[in-house]
Amino acid sequence: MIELDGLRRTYRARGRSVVAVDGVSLSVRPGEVFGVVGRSGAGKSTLLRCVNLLERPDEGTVTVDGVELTALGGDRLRAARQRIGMVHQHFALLSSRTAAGNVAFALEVMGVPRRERARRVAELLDLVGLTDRADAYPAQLSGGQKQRVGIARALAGRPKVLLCDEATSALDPETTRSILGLLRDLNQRLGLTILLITHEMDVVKRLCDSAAVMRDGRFTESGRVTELIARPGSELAAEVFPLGTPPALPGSTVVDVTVAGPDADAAFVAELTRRFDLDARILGGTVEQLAGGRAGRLRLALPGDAERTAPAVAHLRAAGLAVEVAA
Ligand SMILES: Nc1ncnc2c1ncn2[C@@H]1O[C@H](COP(=O)(O)OP(=O)(O)OP(=O)(O)O)[C@@H](O)[C@H]1O
Repeated sequence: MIELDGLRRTYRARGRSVVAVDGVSLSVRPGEVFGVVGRSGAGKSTLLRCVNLLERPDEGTVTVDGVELTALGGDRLRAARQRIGMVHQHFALLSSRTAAGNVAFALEVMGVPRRERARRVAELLDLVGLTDRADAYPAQLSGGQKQRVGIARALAGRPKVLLCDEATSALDPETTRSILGLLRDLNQRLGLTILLITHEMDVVKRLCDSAAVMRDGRFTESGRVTELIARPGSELAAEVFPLGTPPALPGSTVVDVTVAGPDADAAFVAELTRRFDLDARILGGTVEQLAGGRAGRLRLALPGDAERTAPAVAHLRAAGLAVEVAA
């Protein structure tokens, strides 16, 4: 549904050039929620703005729903852009218009006739659960309600694709959860494909089927969340399931085990104890249901040095678990 091929965007300012996006290729399947995570300055916003061509890439192509946007200009590009919704971190609402007025404005810009506009506004506000606040002005709405208006407005052109620019970063944790729930619901009910950028791991956990880690304009890892997490040395795994610095436990070997897949659980700990006569202790970690499937990481202390515990580690690896010896 979204195909980016060899995207590059360089900024030049005062004789200096910054490569914000440095050869990124990406394929988002129809109906998928794809999250790009990374620290400030990694190039996430630039990448997202390249997808609807608010920012023109210097190199590479952008194809959305089979249409190569980078080959379009003028009216044809404007028309194609209307089919891509965008949700902003700070909502970007018109303060002089009510919730309904903000949604109506997007329909006006698209040339939707007045009679149909009223019907569509009601439909869109209903979709985001805001019917009873239709006549409130942005100043009278909570952050979560404002973002619901932002989402309704983004859906005005009946888009197949929604781009979310840090959509929950300005919200408290509980409101974040309700907005993530709404986005997941819209993704499933409307078959909406979502590409989002975020620095919040909760967003990856609760919303994303797939994700990429971006650093210095490039993707350092990319794939389905449950697959990435199980990859040895995965940065995403360390961010989503942080275990911290391993403790030094003399006489023990500390291992970090990643489990992923429909049956992911901690049952292997009991099996280790039985099979190898090792009294494995859980030091920390969690196994959870994520949007992309079950996954988790557990830190264990196995009695004995690396040599004594090697057969148990090998057994876990043979069973398909990702195991890293942490200390
Ligand atoms: N208009 C611009 N002119 C010059 N440099 C820019 C411009 N926009 C972004 N940059 C630079 O490009 C790089 C990537 O910025 P970008 O905003 O895409 O990163 P980001 O990952 O979205 O960060 P943040 O989360 O802080 O917005 C940064 O080094 C930034 O300073």
